[in-house]
Amino acid sequence: MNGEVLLSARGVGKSFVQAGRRRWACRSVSFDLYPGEVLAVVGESGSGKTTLLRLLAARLACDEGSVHYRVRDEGAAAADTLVDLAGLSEARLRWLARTDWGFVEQHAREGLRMNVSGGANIGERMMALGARHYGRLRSQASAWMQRVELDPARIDDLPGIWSGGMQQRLQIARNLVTEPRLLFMDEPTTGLDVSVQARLLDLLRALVDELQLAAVVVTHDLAVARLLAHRMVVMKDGLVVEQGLTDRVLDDPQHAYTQLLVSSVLTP
Ligand SMILES: Nc1ncnc2c1ncn2[C@@H]1O[C@H](COP(=O)(O)OP(=O)(O)OP(=O)(O)O)[C@@H](O)[C@H]1O
Repeated sequence: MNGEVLLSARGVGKSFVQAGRRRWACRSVSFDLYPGEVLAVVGESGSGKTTLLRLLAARLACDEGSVHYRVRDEGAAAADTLVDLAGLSEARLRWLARTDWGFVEQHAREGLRMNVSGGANIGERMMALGARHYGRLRSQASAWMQRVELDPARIDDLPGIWSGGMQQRLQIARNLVTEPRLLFMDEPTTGLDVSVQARLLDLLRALVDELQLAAVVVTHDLAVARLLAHRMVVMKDGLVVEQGLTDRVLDDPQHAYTQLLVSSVLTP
């Protein structure tokens, strides 16, 4: 974790109309994320975590506040500056999403193309960066399958015949093959068997560490935050009620809601 801010959220919020009334899904969220830093966003269902993640990844437009991102040096005009995502063209955002960012969905099939092979799922992201050589695409896809502990002999399988844990590994490989600097993850282990979850979390932790990735991980599971995240924000009813270093927040929660979350995990 070092250097200048990579992603900066300032007063970020989004509202939706529900049953004829406008309601804020999340509001006034501010934090900075540094290269190599992992931030967990925790809170109960409906607290606004996913909405926040989608705002940060520019999948939704902010209704208040702004998200700035430090774009890679692409020449004098855009060299190493924090840019407001709201000011970037659709094409520029798509480019960021395909190359410099990864987005791991809770349900792997939403982040994969189920009608093409495992290898093609990985190769597709490399092609967004201009790779065209079939042999190289295939050998890199195979290497990435090994890296996420998938058997490369299954490179031509359609992912639909794989288990949920295998699909999630493939989704991770597909995201990481372009060497992004920032990974967004929405409940990456929820819904998997407990033993599969534990192995996947170990893998994620190792990869994030090895690749010095920055990440924002949404989870309702405090154990995921403990294992992966340097810092965390706690959300309730769309607002951040507490944020800080993960160990501090979990070992010495200050807000009554965080205390409740922590104690409900500890109490059998
Ligand atoms: N597209 C939408 N249209 C209307 N309301 C929405 C939309 N997306 C989210 N909301 C509402 O915003 C609030 C926050 O939802 P969000 O999915 O961000 O919470 P969450 O903490 O991620 O919950 P979960 O863990 O259940 O996914 C909820 O009341 C939800 O119903």
